[in-house]
Amino acid sequence: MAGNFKVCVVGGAGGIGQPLSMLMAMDPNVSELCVYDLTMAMVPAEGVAADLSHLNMKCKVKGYAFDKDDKAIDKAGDCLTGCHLVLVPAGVPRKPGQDRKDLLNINAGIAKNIVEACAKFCPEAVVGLIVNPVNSVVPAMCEMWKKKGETSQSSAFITTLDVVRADKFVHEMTGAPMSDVSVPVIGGHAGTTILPLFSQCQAAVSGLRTDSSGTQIHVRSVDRVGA
Ligand SMILES: NC(=O)C1=CN([C@@H]2O[C@H](COP(=O)(O)OP(=O)(O)OC[C@H]3O[C@@H](n4cnc5c(N)ncnc54)[C@H](O)[C@@H]3O)[C@@H](O)[C@H]2O)C=CC1
Ligand SMILES: O=C([O-])CC(=O)C(=O)O
Repeated sequence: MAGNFKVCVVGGAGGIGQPLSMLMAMDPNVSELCVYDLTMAMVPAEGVAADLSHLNMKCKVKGYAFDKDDKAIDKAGDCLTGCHLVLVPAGVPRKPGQDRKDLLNINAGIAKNIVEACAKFCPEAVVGLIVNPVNSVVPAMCEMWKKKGETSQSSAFITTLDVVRADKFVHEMTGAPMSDVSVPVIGGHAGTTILPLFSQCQAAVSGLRTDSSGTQIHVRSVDRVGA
């Protein structure tokens, strides 16, 4: 049975936020969606929300734009109150040559402001932090909640992307049907901490091999060459 969840996407007018907001608006379990961004965003949150509100789905969509200097904790009550899920891609993406960890100072500050507002207005909501570096932002926010004694708030790393990527790469390299490919990915979301467990995916085990130098080879193409 479809649910009636209220969801807020903070940074909802950005590169990740827009498609994420659309997915939320199309989800039959979501009855209310708030698209929250800054007034200075390249695309106005109200415009994104207006477009999504025309989807022929049950979801009611509303946009909220705040000034950069506004504290979420003072202003965001209307969109956060009653939320079951708050998704946070709000923040700065890396530029060429930057590492995700280079974004820590600026993005942790943005996340702090938002999660404080969540603790005030929707303490029962699950807060899904997408903003990088997630490896550090998520534990830092959890510590902050712990210190404040806010035990009901739960947060999650959003690194589904690593699972999706691993599945797609194995599918492309082995030709195994997508439905047979499911690679668990553990660790974190930095270049050196993303750890796909190919050994736990039968399609990868039978389709990929590693040669003596540690290079992954593709058994299908080797077979084809041999044939
Ligand atoms: N965890 C993951 O798998 C992934 C994480 N990311 C991270 O997501 C973040 C966003 O990436 P993009 O969408 O490409 O960037 P973007 O620049 O296109 O969008 C970010 C949005 O956040 C908004 N924003 C900034 N500060 C805000 C604040 N205080 N309150 C509300 N909104 C605010 C901006 O106005 C902008 O619309 C980056 O930190 C990026 O590294 C991106 C891809 C995957
Ligand atoms: O690479 C980035 O900066 C964004 C991200 O986390 C990803 O695409 O995996």
